[in-house]
Amino acid sequence: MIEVNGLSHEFRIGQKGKEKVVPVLHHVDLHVKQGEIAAIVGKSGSGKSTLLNLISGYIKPVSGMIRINGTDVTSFNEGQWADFRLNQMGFIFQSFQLIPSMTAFENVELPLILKGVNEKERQKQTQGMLETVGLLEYGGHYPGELSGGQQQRVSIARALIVHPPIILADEPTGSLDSDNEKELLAFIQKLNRERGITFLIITHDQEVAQIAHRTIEIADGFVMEGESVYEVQG
Ligand SMILES: Nc1ncnc2c1ncn2[C@@H]1O[C@H](COP(=O)(O)OP(=O)(O)OP(=O)(O)O)[C@@H](O)[C@H]1O
Repeated sequence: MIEVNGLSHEFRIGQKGKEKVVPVLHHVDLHVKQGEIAAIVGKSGSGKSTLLNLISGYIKPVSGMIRINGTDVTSFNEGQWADFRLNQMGFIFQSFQLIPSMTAFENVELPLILKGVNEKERQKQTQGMLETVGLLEYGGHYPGELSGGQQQRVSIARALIVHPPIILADEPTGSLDSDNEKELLAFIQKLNRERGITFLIITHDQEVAQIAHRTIEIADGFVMEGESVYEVQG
């Protein structure tokens, strides 16, 4: 499902001619199976977000290959990436990344507008998705009028609305209290079990790592893939 081979990345900082090279990832190999929940752990600055940004096409690797759901995305241009993300990937962030000037309904509906879905169908699917995350009555609320847990549920609804086979999450529980965290983790497990969604989750949180089938550790830009407890279905 997510296959990364020999992936390396470095950042260049400072003025041209006097640039400093910051190597971040070294020949990373990573294989996440379809239907697996994988947690990426590692110290601050170890390269976790860089890896996620490479896998989602927001930055281009210096070298290496990335294949997602059977497609080699390594040399995708920005337009191809935008299209691929819209159809294949959902995102959940610590800070929710909702648009503050749009209601919960409008935030969830947005990917369908980008996909060109007609209004009647958008209305139906968005209502259905708000119901799935238990927020049907909150569709008219702006993000600032919702609790942290509710905002995270809106962001999950937005991620799910296009039925992506993969969800990438960067510290999804980082802003949640322990009740909301438990609820989110149970929901991730349910989505994984019932819809077969593959999750790649960056986390510092032991509770999150515990629901993962596999822990992938990054240290000094090198990746150590743990044993997976995931059994391929069927
Ligand atoms: N745009 C950038 N330009 C230069 N250096 C960068 C850039 N982004 C990240 N880095 C550097 O790359 C390294 C890895 O950063 P990254 O954000 O991937 O780490 P992380 O493991 O996600 O950290 P955290 O847990 O603190 O979020 C760090 O040394 C960071 O300073």
